[in-house]
Amino acid sequence: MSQEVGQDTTGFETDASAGPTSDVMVEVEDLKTYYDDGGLLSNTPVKAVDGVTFDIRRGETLGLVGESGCGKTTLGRTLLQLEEATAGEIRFDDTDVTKLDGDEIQTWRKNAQIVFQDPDSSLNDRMTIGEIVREPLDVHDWETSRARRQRVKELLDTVGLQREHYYRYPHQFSGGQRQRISIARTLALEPDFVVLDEPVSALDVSVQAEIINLLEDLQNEFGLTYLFIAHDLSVVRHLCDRVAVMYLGNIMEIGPTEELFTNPANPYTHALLSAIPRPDPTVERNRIMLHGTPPNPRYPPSGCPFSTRCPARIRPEEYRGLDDALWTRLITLRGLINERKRAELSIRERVKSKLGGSTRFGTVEEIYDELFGDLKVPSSVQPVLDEIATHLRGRDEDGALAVFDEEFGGVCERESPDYQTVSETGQQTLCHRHTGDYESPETVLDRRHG
Ligand SMILES: Nc1ncnc2c1ncn2[C@@H]1O[C@H](COP(=O)(O)OP(=O)(O)OP(=O)(O)O)[C@@H](O)[C@H]1O
Repeated sequence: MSQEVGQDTTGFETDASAGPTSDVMVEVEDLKTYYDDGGLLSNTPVKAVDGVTFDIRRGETLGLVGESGCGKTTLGRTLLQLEEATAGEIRFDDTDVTKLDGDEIQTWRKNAQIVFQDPDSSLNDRMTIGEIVREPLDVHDWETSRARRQRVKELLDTVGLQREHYYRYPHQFSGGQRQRISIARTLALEPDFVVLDEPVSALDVSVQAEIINLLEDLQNEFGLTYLFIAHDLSVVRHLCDRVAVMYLGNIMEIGPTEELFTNPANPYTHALLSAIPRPDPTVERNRIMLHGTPPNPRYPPSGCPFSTRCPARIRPEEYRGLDDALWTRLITLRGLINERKRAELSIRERVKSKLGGSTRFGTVEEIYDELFGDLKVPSSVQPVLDEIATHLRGRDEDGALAVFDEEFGGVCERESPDYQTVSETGQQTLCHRHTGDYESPETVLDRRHG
């Protein structure tokens, strides 16, 4: 975590050592990165990053968290122009880097570097450590050959390696030492901004703390700004000034770390944090179980990106008083229908079903019995369930979903939410529940899962 952090007049945390021009180093606006694989499905790209807006302040560490596949790496790589942005702007100190041409990018990239999760894939085993760390200096034709050699030796000192290591090869080093080599290489051109893409995930737990400490020391020594991509929320809590929570290509919540961990706003953040193992397993906790898996980023849902799994989804007026247990089972049913729909695309499942074999989803009767057998289903809900069942028996998952959403859907499925600021420190969340027209996610989650 950066050390020199103060408060500006707006109450935002600021870096007291920031340059005179602005506290903001990177401004990202409505950024989209879509992957078009050029195949049969090329008309429907993977929306890996689907319209994110945020900034990164000079000297801070911004954490980027979220389930696997939510777009963290793509976002990090797009900021560095290692992936081409499909739309939107990325302004580094007021230069929109998405507009730079090849040579300009090459020059600009000195300022912005990346450390990868797996040092093995980024270190060429046939090059000596000296050659590896020196390579960026050679590419940018930095000073003289002698000065480069000297710089590499200093960098080896800086990251806690020895100068004699210059002539050794990567395979002679441990995982932690190899990550130190990649960090030295990253620092060679004195960047201001570094994307750390899961830099300790591949390392033994005992080594992780050493590398984290090194990254903190380097940040303080060189005034670096970090985007820290991670799965491990405890590391994020320790290291980051602010955190952005990603889901299906969107930033669902962003805010100061402690505030986000102790007072999460977005239902997705609630769910993510509730899954962190507690130090004392005897203490009861209310884990929020998310149903199903995230939607395919090629086909994100309409409305809120989290609507298909949200445990605090807003119900239509007429169902607000419905028993919470029944509502939860209805949401589970929707998840199951979605899974069946995806399985429809699986040839194996289709063949099995055609041959009359049982599929892993069981019959509609079995599903209904499992979900609703022990609950009293009111007469307003039963006819809808019957209609859904008819569609399911005919293997018409789309029809079943349409009936479901028409009856039980609401604003979350219909409208994209806007960012709402929920604290004086600038914590922002993408959720209809924060517009003031509805109960807060916390109230609803306490009632439904408390
Ligand atoms: N080069 C690519 N071509 C097509 N799709 C891609 C490509 N790279 C990533 N994707 C897809 O984009 C989505 C986001 O992937 P990304 O790697 O950015 O997520 P992530 O959050 O970093 O995941 P992880 O934590 O597993 O690294 C995923 O659905 C992934 O399959």
